[in-house]
Amino acid sequence: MYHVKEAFYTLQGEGARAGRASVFCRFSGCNLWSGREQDRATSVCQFCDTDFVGTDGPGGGRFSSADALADHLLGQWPARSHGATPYVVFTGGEPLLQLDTALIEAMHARGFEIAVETNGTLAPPPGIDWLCVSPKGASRLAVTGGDELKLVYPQSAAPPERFAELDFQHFYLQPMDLAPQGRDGTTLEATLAYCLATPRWQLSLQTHKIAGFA
Ligand SMILES: C[S@@+](CC[C@H](N)C(=O)[O-])C[C@H]1O[C@@H](n2cnc3c(N)ncnc32)[C@H](O)[C@@H]1O
Ligand SMILES: Nc1nc2[nH]cc(C(=O)O)c2c(=O)[nH]1
Ligand code: SF4
Ligand SMILES: [Mg+2]
Repeated sequence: MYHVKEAFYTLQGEGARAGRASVFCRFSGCNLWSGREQDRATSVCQFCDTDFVGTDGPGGGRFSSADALADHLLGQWPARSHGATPYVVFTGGEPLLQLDTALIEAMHARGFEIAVETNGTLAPPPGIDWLCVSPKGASRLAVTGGDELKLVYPQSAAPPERFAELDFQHFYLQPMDLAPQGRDGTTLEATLAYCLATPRWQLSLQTHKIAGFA
């Protein structure tokens, strides 16, 4: 059984693929935070901007098979996509608690390219086409390579220097809690300063927060 908080069609807002039309599948649950506010301060990941508890969001639910969930996600992709390859982003919560080979095969069988947003603490199944790892605090990484490393900045327990030699194509810093419609005065300035001083790192802004889409 797959537990999905919400599933929706939007543009990828972050990282190297920002701007790409995507079906987002947000799985319920995470291994680094319960999702309850009273647990936030004692959790490994304390700055999460996402509600991933339950299955009650738009397009969410419980799916008893990979084919059932894959059909549901295919239904979110526009019928006429004018030759574009369908693209799904599995996120959460922590998608690697639930994403398995059966679902990867079911999405590939429907023509999808598969992206994953993960905290990097769990080993990914084979077949993912775009792997984005976003390390959290003092957690231990089970993944040391992939397409993009996207570090939320700043995190005192996870400085960029810890990750700069890992095996990724792209290295992004994403300011923590970028405010909608504008600048968070402090984390944005700190992130800009780090990228300017250390050109291996590029800036990732959460464009959906700035522009006000999902
Ligand atoms: C909600 S997480 C879900 C996927 C996975 N659990 C992870 O942490 O990568 C999706 C993305 O949002 C980022 N994110 C979460 N909270 C954020 C915040 N307050 N400010 C900036 N980015 C944030 C995460 O680092 C991750 O790259
Ligand atoms: N537009 C948009 N882009 C995103 N990229 C990663 C997201 C996530 O929550 O994983 C996200 C999201 O929630 N919305
Ligand atoms: S690991 Fe990802 S989903 Fe889990 S609490 Fe942190 S940002 Fe949120
Ligand atoms: Mg998000």
